Amino acid sequence: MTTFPAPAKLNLFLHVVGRRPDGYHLLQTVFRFVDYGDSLSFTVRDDGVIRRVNPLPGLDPEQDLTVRAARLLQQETGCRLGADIFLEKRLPMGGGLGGGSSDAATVLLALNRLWDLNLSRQMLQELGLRLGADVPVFVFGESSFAEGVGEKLQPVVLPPAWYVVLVPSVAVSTVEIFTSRELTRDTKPIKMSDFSTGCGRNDLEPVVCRKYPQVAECLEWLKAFGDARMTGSGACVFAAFSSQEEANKVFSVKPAQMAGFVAKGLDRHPLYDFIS
Ligand SMILES: C[C@](O)(CO)[C@H](O)COP(=O)(O)OP(=O)(O)OC[C@H]1O[C@@H](n2ccc(N)nc2=O)[C@H](O)[C@@H]1O
Ligand SMILES: Nc1ncnc2c1ncn2[C@@H]1O[C@H](COP(=O)(O)OP(=O)(O)OP(=O)(O)O)[C@@H](O)[C@H]1O
Repeated sequence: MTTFPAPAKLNLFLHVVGRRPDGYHLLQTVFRFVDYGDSLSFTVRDDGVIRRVNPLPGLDPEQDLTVRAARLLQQETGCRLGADIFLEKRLPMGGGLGGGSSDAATVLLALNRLWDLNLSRQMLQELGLRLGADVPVFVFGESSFAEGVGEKLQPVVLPPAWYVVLVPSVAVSTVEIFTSRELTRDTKPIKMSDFSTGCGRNDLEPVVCRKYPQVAECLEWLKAFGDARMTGSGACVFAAFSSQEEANKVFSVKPAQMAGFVAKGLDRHPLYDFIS
């Protein structure tokens, strides 16, 4: 059995700049990976069966993004091999940390290698986009300025940072927030060259805070220590610090009922070198 990481992402800012005719939203965002996430283990099978060894409670294994990613790879390549997939879940579902998307990307990257398929990064990104808007960036593997629905990616260089991430005890549905009437969809697009750390905001944040007071409460607490933001469609919120000590210090004084973690910002996905 071989084990592979599936890191979380943070959206350092997230602007909704428009809407496509199919209802998907046009975004501008910066993605950063952190050294905290799920991990996946695979045993290759020669009978073609894809099996989730430890299904997530309440989620039909056929709907699990790991299984859907593996089947998509089989369909596209005609590969006759299968896999047992074991998922160690640490990332909260509906947390805005991209857990399901990262799991799917790790399946694409890992099985591309374990099944000896040699698909290019570009090809895997395209397959990823069919599974979800957040999947391509995990395959792309670098901190990115993203546009489109999140699939048009350009690498960015970010300063070292340690993040305090708070995990409110609610799962936020991404669809619910994007289809909400109060969401503003007309933020003026910025140029990538205008981006600097700390710029912008998360346009989904006011909508989520109104619907989920626990998110507002975590944000308010963290704002006393830094520029706190929500990631993705929530529920998690984060603030950046320039040293691990500072981040740990803030984390150590949080109220006991607030869950969370401290994580280091990464420049690259840990599986970046899987594709040449
Ligand atoms: C909010 C973010 O986390 C920011 O990184 C992502 O845009 C969400 O990406 P994701 O979870 O992979 O989302 P998907 O599974 O592709 O889409 C879930 C639902 O969210 C809405 N959605 C998602 C992405 C997007 N750019 N516009 C949307 O309107 C759509 O209603 C879609 O049916
Ligand atoms: N392997 C998986 N892990 C987590 N969720 C999964 C998985 N497969 C399918 N899902 C579905 O995807 C939904 C969103 O889960 P996810 O953990 O990706 O949320 P998220 O962090 O809010 O995502 P994003 O930031 O991409 O919006 C879950 O509620 C669940 O129904």
